[in-house]
Amino acid sequence: MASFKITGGRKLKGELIPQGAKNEALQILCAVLLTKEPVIIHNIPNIRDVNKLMELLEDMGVKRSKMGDGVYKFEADDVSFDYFETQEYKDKAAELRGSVMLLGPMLGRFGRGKAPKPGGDKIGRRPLDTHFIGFQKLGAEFSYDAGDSFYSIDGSKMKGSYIWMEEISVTGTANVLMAAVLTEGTTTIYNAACEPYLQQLCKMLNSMGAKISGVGSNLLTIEGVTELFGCEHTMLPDMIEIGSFIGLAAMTGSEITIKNCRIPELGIIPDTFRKLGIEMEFRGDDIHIPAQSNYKISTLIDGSILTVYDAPWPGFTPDLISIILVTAIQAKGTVLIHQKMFESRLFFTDKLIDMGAQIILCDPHRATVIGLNREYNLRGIRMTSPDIRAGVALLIAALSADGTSIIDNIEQIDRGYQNIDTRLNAIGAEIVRV
Ligand SMILES: CC(=O)N[C@H]1[C@@H](OP(=O)(O)OP(=O)(O)OC[C@H]2O[C@@H](n3ccc(=O)[nH]c3=O)[C@H](O)[C@@H]2O)O[C@H](CO)[C@@H](O)[C@@H]1O
Ligand SMILES: C=C(OP(=O)(O)O)C(=O)O
Repeated sequence: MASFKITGGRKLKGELIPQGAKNEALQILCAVLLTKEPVIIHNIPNIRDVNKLMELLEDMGVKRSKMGDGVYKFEADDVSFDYFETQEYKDKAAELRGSVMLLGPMLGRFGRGKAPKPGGDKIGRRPLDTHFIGFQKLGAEFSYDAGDSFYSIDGSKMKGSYIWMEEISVTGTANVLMAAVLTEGTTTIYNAACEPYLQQLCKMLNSMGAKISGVGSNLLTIEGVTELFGCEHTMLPDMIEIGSFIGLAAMTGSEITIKNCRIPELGIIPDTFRKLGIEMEFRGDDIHIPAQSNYKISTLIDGSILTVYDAPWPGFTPDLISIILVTAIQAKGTVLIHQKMFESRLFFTDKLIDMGAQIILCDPHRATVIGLNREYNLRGIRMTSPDIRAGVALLIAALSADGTSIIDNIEQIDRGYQNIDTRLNAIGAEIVRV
């Protein structure tokens, strides 16, 4: 288990370039299985989860060649189905959440699919029912081996159908969509998730020859086609990383410019940080955050306390709730943070309280942050990163704190943030990987 040793209190200054989006990459990489032709993907982040998924693809016979920095060509012309029965596949695929999205393409192209219960953050129950009910509505038959935590699906009799998704699930929508594009007939997915990750996936699939309409809405209509072709796709910058950098700049009182943000794709993320009083300027496609000595949380029009809560897109993404929470610690004022989707994602606040933050954890979903307005600083402590976003929230807290902090289990952070220590050190942070 690796750790970060952080010397807090340094002001950062400079430019940060966001990596390609982790959660988009996981969908897009699964989609390469849908064609035997070459697919070229640009802006692939060099992070643990994505590297593991690329390894898995290679293990199952997908040819991968590096064409440049973050650019790879994939060719799934000879996929080995035997591999899906191996213990190695079960173990490797169980390490990341994104592996579950291999099922949709397998069903669409080969009429059958197998996958273990996926990994990912332990942030509460993470049901997969939406995925399997969606496949069943297409006519697939599914069985679950509880002893082995292994799903097997027979999709040989799939036909386009009307699917009302039980939940607005990001990976669930991607999975059913990828099965439907190569399924005969018309499939309608209502109550679909429409995060930018999914919009990007739809654009990629359409460029491969799929017929998807309603992209960006919660109603997708898919006319099944018999074959998909090669394409070239570029990943969006990671909106969660961009949000994390905005929070980092505010908490550490630093002047940071985040380059090439694709601002129109960020939805309400910038405005949500502005509600905490954080100033930012859009300079072309860059976001400039000036060094701010103070920032004041706004209230609602009637003067009542601001609430920041997560919701499926175009609402505020749950993956930035931990970052908003930590950023509020040094603001002036009070905010109620409501993490509606996941029930175990706010427990890391006990570490922030140990550092000196004024936070009341009301229940597993809600925390009230009473901003310190920089009247005193957090103090460095030793802590463990429980999940990817809490890990980065703790890193931001540690960078703003007096003294030294140690964050253990940084593998969680490495799942989704590319060389975060090196990139932040380049603009003045002091983080040592130990
Ligand atoms: C690899 C990947 O892409 N992971 C993302 C994906 O996970 P993932 O696709 O696994 O998450 P889902 O969108 O399925 O659901 C997230 C959670 O919210 C709950 N839920 C969802 C919709 C709803 O209307 N009501 C509700 O309660 C679900 O039960 C689940 O616990 O989307 C999540 C929600 O944006 C993000 O946090 C994850 O980073
Ligand atoms: C929860 C997350 O990831 P995963 O779904 O891969 O666990 C995340 O990216 O914040």
